[in-house]
Amino acid sequence: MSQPLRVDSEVGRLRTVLLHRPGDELKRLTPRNNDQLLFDGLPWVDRAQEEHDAFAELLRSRDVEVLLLADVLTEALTVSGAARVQGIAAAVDPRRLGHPLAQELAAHLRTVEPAVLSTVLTAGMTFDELPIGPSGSSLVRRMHHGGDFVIEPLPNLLFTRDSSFWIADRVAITALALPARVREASLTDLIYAYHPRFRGVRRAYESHTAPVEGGDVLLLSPGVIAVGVGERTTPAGAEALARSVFEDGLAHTVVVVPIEQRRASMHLDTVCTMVDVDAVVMYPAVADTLSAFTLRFEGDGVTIRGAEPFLDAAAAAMGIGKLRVIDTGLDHVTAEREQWDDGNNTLALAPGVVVAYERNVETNARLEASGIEVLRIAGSELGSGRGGPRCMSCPIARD
Ligand SMILES: NC(=O)NCCC[C@H](N)C(=O)O
Repeated sequence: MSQPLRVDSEVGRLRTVLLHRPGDELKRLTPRNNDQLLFDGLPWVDRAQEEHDAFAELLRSRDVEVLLLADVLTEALTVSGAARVQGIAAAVDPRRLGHPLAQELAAHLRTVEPAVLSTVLTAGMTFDELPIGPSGSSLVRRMHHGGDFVIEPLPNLLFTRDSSFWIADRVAITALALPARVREASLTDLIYAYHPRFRGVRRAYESHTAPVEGGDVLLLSPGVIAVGVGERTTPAGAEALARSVFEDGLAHTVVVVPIEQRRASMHLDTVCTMVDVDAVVMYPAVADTLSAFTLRFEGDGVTIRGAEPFLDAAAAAMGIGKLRVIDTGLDHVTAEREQWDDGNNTLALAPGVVVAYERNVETNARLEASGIEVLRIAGSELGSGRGGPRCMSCPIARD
């Protein structure tokens, strides 16, 4: 029997994970669009795929079942006509394309093979690639450049952490904050709705009332969640998520952590991830200044405490005396460089065993000196989207 699908912590032994092998969507990046598409450079795609294959292989070698997003998406599109309709509706935008072209394109996409549709939904489509003949009736088509996107590509699908996350036995489809990523959630939504593997899985945070991204959500311990609020997750998103998990009995405490609204710290998991049941790797520049509001569900209502130092609030919520903190670097320049290169963004495979980018030499050495086993992966190309092993993984089953 396969492992039940549920995740109660950051560090319980990882059994099943959702990754996305970077594909043609990365080939869409140019110096003209990379900022808007949230990449800091233009990755060498073949090498990024090799790096990602090695990451997936490392996980498999540790007995982790790896689900690849393109595979499960294609399977969902194969078994369900409703999935195809949903995916197409989210991708084909009549406001941008005008009704004649949108209708023609949607009708065409309903006829293509699931694998082809899966590629279009992830890699997007340009006007030059429109399969339907030159349309005299679409002004939009005539006025666009051939290289413009009819359907925007989704290069950040690579970061599966952000577009869905699990709390206990439920999955939350997130509400992504930035235009370049909003449509990602339509794909995770249809995968979890229609793929047979996820039949019967219930949802958390169904209201989607305000932005919440998975990189901001840390399952500190069963029933205790930390939520970063900054460039992506908003105060309203954190509050709505907290009330929703309280109502559903998925957590009793939510620690809400304001983080700086800038690219280097776009999510809480860019400055802090858990490496053991009582230990975090953390950017030293924020370790002493991060604060937190603690929301508790007392049965008849929600209380809010704070703000107080994050490390104290987290330890108190977890019911432990102290969280061990491992720094990203000795001196502030190394720490800043390694934080930027996702040194803090580790993926735990078990308590005290993490996957980390090899380039963060100092951070990895400090983790090992603290007794953490570090499994190194290359990330020179993967990292150009500013995300590390945690960002690139959505755990679906942990012990
Ligand atoms: N959890 C994470 O920090 N994910 C990394 C997301 C990187 C992506 N390029 C973004 O800007 O959203």
